[in-house]
Amino acid sequence: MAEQGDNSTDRLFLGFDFSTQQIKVLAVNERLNVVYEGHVQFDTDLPEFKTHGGVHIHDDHVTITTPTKMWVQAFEHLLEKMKADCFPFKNVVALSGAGQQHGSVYWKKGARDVLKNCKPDKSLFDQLQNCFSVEDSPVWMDASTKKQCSELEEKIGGAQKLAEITGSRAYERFTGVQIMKIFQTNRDAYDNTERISLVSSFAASLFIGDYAPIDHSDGTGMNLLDIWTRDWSEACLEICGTDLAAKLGSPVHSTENIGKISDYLVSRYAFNPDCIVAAFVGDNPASLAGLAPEQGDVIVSLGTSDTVFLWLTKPTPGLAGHIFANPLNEKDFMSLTCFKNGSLTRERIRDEKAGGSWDVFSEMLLKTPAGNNGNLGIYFDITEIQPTAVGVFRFQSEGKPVASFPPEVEVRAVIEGQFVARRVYAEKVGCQLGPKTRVIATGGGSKNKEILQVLADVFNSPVYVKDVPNSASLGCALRAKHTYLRPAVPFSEVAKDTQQPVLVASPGNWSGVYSSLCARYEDVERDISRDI
Ligand SMILES: Nc1ncnc2c1ncn2[C@@H]1O[C@H](COP(=O)(O)OP(=O)(O)O)[C@@H](O)[C@H]1O
Ligand SMILES: O=C(CO)[C@@H](O)[C@H](O)COP(=O)(O)O
Repeated sequence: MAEQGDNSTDRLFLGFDFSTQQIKVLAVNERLNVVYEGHVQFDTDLPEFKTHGGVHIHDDHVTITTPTKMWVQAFEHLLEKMKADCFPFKNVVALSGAGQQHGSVYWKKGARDVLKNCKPDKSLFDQLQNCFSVEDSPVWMDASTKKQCSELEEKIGGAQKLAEITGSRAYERFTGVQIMKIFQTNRDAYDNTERISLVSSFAASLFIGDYAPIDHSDGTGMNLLDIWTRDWSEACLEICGTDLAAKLGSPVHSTENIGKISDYLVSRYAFNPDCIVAAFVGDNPASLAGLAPEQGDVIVSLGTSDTVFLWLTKPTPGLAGHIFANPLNEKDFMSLTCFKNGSLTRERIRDEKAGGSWDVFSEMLLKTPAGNNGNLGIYFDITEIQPTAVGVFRFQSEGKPVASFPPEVEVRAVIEGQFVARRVYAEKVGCQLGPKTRVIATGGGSKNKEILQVLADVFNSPVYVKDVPNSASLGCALRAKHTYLRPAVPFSEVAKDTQQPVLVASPGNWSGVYSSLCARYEDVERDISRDI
């Protein structure tokens, strides 16, 4: 345990992140020093579930799920690791967490009683064996609900109308259409479900030993919540299933205290019985909290997914990107664009061209110039969100398609192709890059300085990172402290002592090169989307 001059009576705040590939935890003390970090990696720590990148890709290549019980097993595995590290659970006065967005969990009728009455001498995994009416949770990578998206948009009065109500047009990974698919294709399971949770509220349920509410920030990733009233849209609920309001429960603001830690966890891990749990939120909203951006900052998260997001006060929902409820301020919003082909695609190219080493990958990246001598690559290993396209497309400088690139060219092409797309879509949703713009990078990919240099060059803006292992977990630990002190202390006051982001890459003189690459990318994208 990484102690930093703390004494054992210090009050601690815990933040968890149930993300695509792992569960991460981080503890901070009163002074916001990080005093503990840990994680459980699904593929390697729990190989019995046979996931790849935390998921199962089904034979149709569009259905993508995670075994729900694996998350329960991983949760216990992490708490056992913490116990083995002598983590002082008794000092934790508040905790919160985040989950990968959009994924859903289906609790079977009767599951609430089981959850509330778990016996401390047995594992949760054993006791929750029969609690799920759907064993495999659809996750954010799923793209199997094209038909349901069309139905939802048509019945509500069009894509723009849906965006005006819920902040987004219909997206395949959004929870409303995932629920509709289960309602239409697996009616017995739907009828046998008493509660539907998001990954975030599911995780919170494991902590409080009861069904936890969905928070506004993650709720706005469902195409079911009205972004203006922050309550369920009756019209959307009716289209997606029957009796859905009861199955979802009432949504709450992200700073809500949702109850105390369960007796089960108190008995089993010696948690402080007075430890409070703050509502769990989506992982991107949690990162927003962890990075506490200044006005105008653009956040680029390079996790399993790549996302670009910003704090917004006056949103104009449209057909590109999403508007979510802001997790920190009840009146504000955040905009977000998400790309499915992020780290796992970069990893594939690293494995194929750089012998599986990020260091070699970075050395290769430095061997080619900005702009890659006009070579442009688009790598959609799985169906991308924007555009809806799949496949690998390579073009040399005159625009001629080619089947392969030399290894160094391929390495730069994947990074430039991804970052050019991130910039094009950020600008489409109203992000204005100017001389004062700061890009704040986070997620696993932000550990790589050479990759961040390309990000600075493509966005023509300086890139900053915060020296914390995981901004979503940190955001949740800070949010936990905020809820604990509420209403006395505003979030900005709670977060002011966290480390400020530091400059890691300044843009070179490549703005002309990348402006024209962005224009070329848009042309090529139009062509490949037409082919679908
Ligand atoms: N040095 C590095 N350079 C580029 N990518 C990295 C590096 N280290 C880790 N990663 C990538 O980070 C990803 C995990 O990022 P993370 O933000 O933890 O994801 P998630 O929160 O979705 O689980 C891995 O898939 C890995 O490829
Ligand atoms: O779908 C989205 C956001 O809309 C994804 O960003 C998920 O929230 C997964 O997050 P990571 O595990 O990649 O952080």
